Amino acid sequence: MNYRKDTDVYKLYLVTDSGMLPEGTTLFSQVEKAVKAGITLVQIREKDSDTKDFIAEALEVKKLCNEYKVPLIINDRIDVALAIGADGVHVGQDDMPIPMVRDLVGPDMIIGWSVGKTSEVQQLAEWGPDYVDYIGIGTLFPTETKKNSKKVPMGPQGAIRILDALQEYKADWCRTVGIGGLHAPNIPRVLYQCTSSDGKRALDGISLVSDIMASPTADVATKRLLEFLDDTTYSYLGDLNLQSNDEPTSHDFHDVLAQVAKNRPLVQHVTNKVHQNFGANVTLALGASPIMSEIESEVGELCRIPNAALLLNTGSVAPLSMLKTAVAAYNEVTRPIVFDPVGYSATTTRRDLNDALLSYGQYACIKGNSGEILGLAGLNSSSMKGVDATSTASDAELIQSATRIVAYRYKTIAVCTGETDYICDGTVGGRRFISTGSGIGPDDLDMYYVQDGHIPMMGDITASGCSLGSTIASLVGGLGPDGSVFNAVVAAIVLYKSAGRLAADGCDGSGSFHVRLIDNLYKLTRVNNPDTWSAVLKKIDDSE
Ligand SMILES: Nc1ncnc2c1ncn2[C@@H]1O[C@H](COP(=O)(O)OP(=O)(O)O)[C@@H](O)[C@H]1O
Ligand SMILES: Cc1ncsc1CCOP(=O)(O)O
Ligand SMILES: [Mg+2]
Repeated sequence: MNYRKDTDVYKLYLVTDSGMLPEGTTLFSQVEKAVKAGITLVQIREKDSDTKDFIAEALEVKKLCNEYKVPLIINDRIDVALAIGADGVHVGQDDMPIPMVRDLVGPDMIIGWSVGKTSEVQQLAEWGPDYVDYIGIGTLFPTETKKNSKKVPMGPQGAIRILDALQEYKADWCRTVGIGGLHAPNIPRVLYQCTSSDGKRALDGISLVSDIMASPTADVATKRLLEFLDDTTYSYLGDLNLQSNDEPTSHDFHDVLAQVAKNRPLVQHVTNKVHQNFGANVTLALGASPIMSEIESEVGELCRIPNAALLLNTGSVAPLSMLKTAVAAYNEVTRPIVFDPVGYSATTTRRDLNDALLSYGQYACIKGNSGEILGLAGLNSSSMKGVDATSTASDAELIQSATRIVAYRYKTIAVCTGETDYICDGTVGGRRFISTGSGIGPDDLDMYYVQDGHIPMMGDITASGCSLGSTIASLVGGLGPDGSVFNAVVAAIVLYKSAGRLAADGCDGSGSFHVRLIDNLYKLTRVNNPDTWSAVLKKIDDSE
């Protein structure tokens, strides 16, 4: 059977490894369970087997695959593939050159190629559709399967670059699978994030090893993974509802504050020295409980405290290893992270560190001033002076585009602060999509803004943006299981700006403004009557 033209065989791609089999199982028995449970493609990858054993095993699996009409791919060993009549081969960058492989296997076999660089995409495009049929994009995350691999994990952002290159070089025939360190907890996020910037390309599938090969119930594991792949919308925060409903109202804001009072969320701050004290007092004023901690060994405990949330503020950076540990811990327990990439494009050090974190995890909300958001969107690198936005970053259209791009690229709720705060929730009509591939692009995303006139003093104090981060993390962290993250983010922004307005009126200096801002957050929270808040939320209706 010639599977070369089948595009849906890549959906759930099992790669074997006989080095991790549970007691009482064999490679064949694990593959058999997976195939019967719906695996769509099998690759035998046995780097250490003798040729004789490899061929015997491959023939047995080939028979099974023929029965269930599942293509069988052989890794690297072209000779074995030819000997058993496999449906295809997969080669890495250091294996036999692709043109030679195609000459040997002929026109009917699938050829897969491991790809990690855009130059490799350019090469396959130059060869054209008669050579490479699919690429394995990775290594996405650190993996046990390829021990001492020299490859640095590329993360979802690396995969997006490869998907963009496929678009750029018009390799439309080439299918894609994500590879490397993929497991149930991170697969939905990878599917959700890995979409080309134009929205037209997504991963065609996921390849994995240990989630099935090391599973004592390989069939159950396979079925659960297929559920992820068949889903169309996605909320990575466990029970928290990431779908933004209709435009939030003051009633929703009241509910959000009531949940903070009830649940008293723990807000772990990994933040800069300037913000520490002010952020802790803002958090307390809101009725939440701050802990300012960069202790790597306690992150695993803190994230499991009920209603925990993490504010990750990279103003004066903690070691990257600690930051990554924190991100992985909160992602693992699906608790929200608010990310504030302070001074993002001010220096390469800050840019590199924040890019590494953005490639590594998933964030409930990414907030920043216009300099930071424009930088994240790649629209204007000269828009920062230290940690403050410069005046060049004041074009509303540009800021809205940047906010939409950040929401789209990182699949998050993006907030760009300033006199007007712009909020893009990454949804289209309130829904989020896994691996769209349907042409939905940043410009299609819903967009909101919050205003309360010009409050100069809000820009005259330091850590005002950082403390908006504390406010967002407190309100998101307080949500109950059916809470809307979007409503909490918007409530935080409306509350914070309204408190700023009250603090500024009649205030004679930036010193007392700090204190008055905390006072008014304290008062507004306890009164909890959003109808009296002065700041106004509006939705941008693009038809206007
Ligand atoms: N001129 C302004 N008028 C009203 N609100 C402002 C103004 N400048 C900043 N803000 C508010 O102050 C907070 C900090 O925003 P910003 O100064 O942009 O952040 P950062 O301190 O990170 O640069 C946000 O809540 C924002 O809405
Ligand atoms: C001054 C300074 N330097 C490093 S972080 C920081 C505080 C920035 O706070 P904000 O982003 O709220 O202005
Ligand atoms: Mg800031």
